Amino acid sequence: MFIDELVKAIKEKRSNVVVGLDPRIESIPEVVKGRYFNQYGKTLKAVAEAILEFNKEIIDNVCDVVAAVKPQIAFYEQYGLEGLDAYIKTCKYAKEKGLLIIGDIKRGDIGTTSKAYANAHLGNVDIEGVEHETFAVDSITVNPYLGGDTLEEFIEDINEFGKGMFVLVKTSNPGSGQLQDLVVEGKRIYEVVAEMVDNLSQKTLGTCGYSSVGAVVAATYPEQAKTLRKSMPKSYFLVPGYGAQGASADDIVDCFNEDGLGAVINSSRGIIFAYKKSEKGYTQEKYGEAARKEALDMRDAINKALESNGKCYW
Ligand SMILES: O=c1ccn([C@@H]2O[C@H](COP(=O)(O)O)[C@@H](O)[C@H]2O)c(=O)[nH]1
Repeated sequence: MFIDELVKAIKEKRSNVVVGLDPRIESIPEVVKGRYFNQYGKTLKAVAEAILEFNKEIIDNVCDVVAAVKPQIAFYEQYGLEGLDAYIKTCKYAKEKGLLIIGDIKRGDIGTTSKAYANAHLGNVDIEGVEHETFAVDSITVNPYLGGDTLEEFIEDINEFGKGMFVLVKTSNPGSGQLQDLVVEGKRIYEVVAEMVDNLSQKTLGTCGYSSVGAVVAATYPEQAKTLRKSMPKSYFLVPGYGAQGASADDIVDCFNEDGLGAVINSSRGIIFAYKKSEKGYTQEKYGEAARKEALDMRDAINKALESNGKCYW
């Protein structure tokens, strides 16, 4: 089951870090993309090849330091089929390196359409009795805007294929409060979504005691995260907003339960493009080493903050 594998990876690696694989071609080092532009011109194929090479180097450098990777599908999808091919190959490579994969796809639609999303990203597609895996990652992010019935559609595949999902509860962007913080019948919308997640979490408990239905709860809103931690005690939090969006290790402590578990913290740009921090002595030629160093620093900063608050598991 996804959640048991995630907690196992966290404990083995002593790391609550997730690295976001959000390749932006403008930030991929010239030493990588230049070769593909020379070979294929400024084409979708060149970009897809550059992304894949870049991701593999990042994965090689962080695979023993992070609990999971989180490719954001938008950065691949924008390059059409070539981009999606790079997404699939990236996920396959990460899997070979023993990493769990959280596909940041933020899907959600009416029930039957959600089921198609679930087939694509968690389970299998059935072609007249012949089953095929298409994207098949370990866990995904989903959008709850269409209601609880649409979330239920993912549960079947979560249970059948041992997968997981993280439901958007409180997002990291500056405008997240516009809808999520509205008060309806005495409750914030994000609190209502948290209740939905908590109900679903009971149906998907792993042997570790946590559920394969988790929540996206942002590091940029630590006060709300503290309340939400109590509303969804069995759900793991996927926490974006660390690093490039301004949150620090102190901001994520309340995302964790007293047992020192309960959250994984994502950083994308801050890790994969760390080579740009030349003041730290990083270079574009050694962008993988720079990512590793930043991932290690992030892991240690989080562990230290948890330890200072009596919440470190190890
Ligand atoms: O509330 C949310 C939900 C998802 N994200 C995603 O996380 C990463 C953050 O990237 P950084 O470079 O570390 O800022 C990105 O894929 C977002 O789409 C989020 O930021 N906030």
